[in-house]
Amino acid sequence: MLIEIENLSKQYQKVISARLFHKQYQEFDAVKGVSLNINPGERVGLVGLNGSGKSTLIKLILGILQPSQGQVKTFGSDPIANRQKNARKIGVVFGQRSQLRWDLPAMDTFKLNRELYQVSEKDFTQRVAQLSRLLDAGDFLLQPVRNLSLGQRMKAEFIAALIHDPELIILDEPTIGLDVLSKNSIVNFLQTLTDKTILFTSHDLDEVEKVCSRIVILNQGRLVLNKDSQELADLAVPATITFASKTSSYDDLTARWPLERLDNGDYQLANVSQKDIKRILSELTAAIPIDHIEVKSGKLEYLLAHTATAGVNQ
Ligand SMILES: Nc1ncnc2c1ncn2[C@@H]1O[C@H](COP(=O)(O)OP(=O)(O)OP(=O)(O)O)[C@@H](O)[C@H]1O
Repeated sequence: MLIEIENLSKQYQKVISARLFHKQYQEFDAVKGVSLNINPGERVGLVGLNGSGKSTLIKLILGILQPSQGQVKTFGSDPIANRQKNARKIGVVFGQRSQLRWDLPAMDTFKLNRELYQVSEKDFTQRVAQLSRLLDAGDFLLQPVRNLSLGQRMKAEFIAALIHDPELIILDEPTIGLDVLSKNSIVNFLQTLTDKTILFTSHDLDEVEKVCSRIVILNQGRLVLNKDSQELADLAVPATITFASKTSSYDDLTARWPLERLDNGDYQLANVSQKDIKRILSELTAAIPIDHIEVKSGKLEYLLAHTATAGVNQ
């Protein structure tokens, strides 16, 4: 077993009232009674809404946080006592935090990591070349990181995290804020890492389903679902189609489809049944010029509302 988690809880304190010199705190469970095992080579998606406890669980696995109750073992041992040793076998990408030096080219961070993890010159050169090719990242690695787009920066984050060829890859919302094309290119890249154990955290179930063979859902700190992703893929839940079409007018479009206009100018068609998706996509693409289009299943919301019937399979 590569990760063993048994009845794990983590409590934090939150401020419930604040006066000038006096604050009142209350404890709450960010992670509550979670049990989960991950085998070598498994690709597990850890999914949940904002604040459901995903990052806290990851920090417990990495040994950054001490559990309040229960036990976690990473590579068979206590992750806090073995944090340095485990770091050689783990690659981590945080969507909200960068490990790249802001004023330097990403290549300089790769070189720093080469020293840190004692990667040979030959392996380093080979891995940078291979990862750059898979991520289509060759042309911007010598630019200062501050000049990169978010999509380019995230690709560089992946190379920095994988330069020591880790066995376990932990991804905490690595696609947050990315556009559809950049997200797809990260998902395609992750699909090529077939010999790695992956723990992929996201609030986007559709994206995680494309990479992972098992899906774990957290809700308010509790593990509410643990299922094979094929079982979830077969679940027919109404979808939402979102697209951008700068050259079409809202009035023309709403005359044909019950669309909503989003704050960012995109159009959204909600509650599309699975059997109608193909037809509506071909109608839309044939009728109007589309800049980008995305189909989302709405499955996470459905599962969260139906976890009693979906069942917990730990
Ligand atoms: N250091 C902390 N002190 C107190 N509360 C915290 C701390 N870190 C996280 N929390 C709270 O714990 C809960 C779980 O947070 P966590 O970041 O683990 O969730 P998450 O699922 O990763 O959320 P997101 O998707 O928004 O990143 C939230 O209510 C958050 O406000």
